[in-house]
Amino acid sequence: MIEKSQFLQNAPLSLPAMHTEQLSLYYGKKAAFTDITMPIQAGKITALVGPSGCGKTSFLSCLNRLTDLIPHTKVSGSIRLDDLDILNSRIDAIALRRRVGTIFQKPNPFPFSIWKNLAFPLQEHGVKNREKIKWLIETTLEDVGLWKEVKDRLHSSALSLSGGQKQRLCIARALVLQPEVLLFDEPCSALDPISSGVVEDLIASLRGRYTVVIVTHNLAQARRIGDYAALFWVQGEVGRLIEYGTVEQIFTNPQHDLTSAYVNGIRG
Ligand SMILES: Nc1ncnc2c1ncn2[C@@H]1O[C@H](COP(=O)(O)OP(=O)(O)OP(=O)(O)O)[C@@H](O)[C@H]1O
Repeated sequence: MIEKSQFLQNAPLSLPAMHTEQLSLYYGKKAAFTDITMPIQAGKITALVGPSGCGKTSFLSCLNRLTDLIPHTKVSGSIRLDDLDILNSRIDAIALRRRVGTIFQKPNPFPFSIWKNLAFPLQEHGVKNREKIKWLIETTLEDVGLWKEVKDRLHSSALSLSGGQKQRLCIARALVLQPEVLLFDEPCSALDPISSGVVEDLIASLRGRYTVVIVTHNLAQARRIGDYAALFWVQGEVGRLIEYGTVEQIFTNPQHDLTSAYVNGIRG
């Protein structure tokens, strides 16, 4: 029997912060965004907001080098995960993505059983101890509030779950690998309002246990769950960071006219 204390000993003692410096991303010759210097605070939720096409998803993709998988992309500047320079070509991108997981807009469970959706990534990352796998799967399903709903159908297809349950399973699939940073790309936008509320509460509950970055079009959501917010905007056909601050400051005391117009629904 693996005790929870044993498991927690494996958890990171402190959460990492991230920091981008003069970060730019090009798709071929076209810049998605340029010169973004921004902190991502450890253990906090940072919300990226802004109108369509301003580079939020592209920025998120850089943070665990998913951009490596897109042909003809060029990333310049630097990204630090604590002291680690993650753009260094010697960094193992697969190992990085275990530390920095992504949850996408559309819930995309594997076409396997609920159990195998969580066992598979563990096995792929070399976890072989069956008792540990069982323990991790059960506690992670509890963590995302799915255990009671699925404990009697663990070997049914994950595709039989509702949209909200699928998204919580995808969050579990990221969490089961014990990451430190979680990147959410509009995780609620494909869900009905009730499922969206459940997933939003789940993300809020991750504060203090993970470093979280979330892209959202829902300003009310950014305000409810974010600790920090960053407004991106297209200027001269290129995404730019307009303003970064605490959620309180961005929404109640914006320093930039565009931020004020955006959070008040006048522009964007
Ligand atoms: N794989 C790609 N290849 C070429 N251009 C891309 C690619 N992905 C995004 N872009 C372009 O990069 C720019 C930024 O797109 P991105 O999806 O990052 O913006 P966004 O702010 O996340 O938009 P949305 O809110 O609509 O999702 C856009 O001009 C987009 O067309």
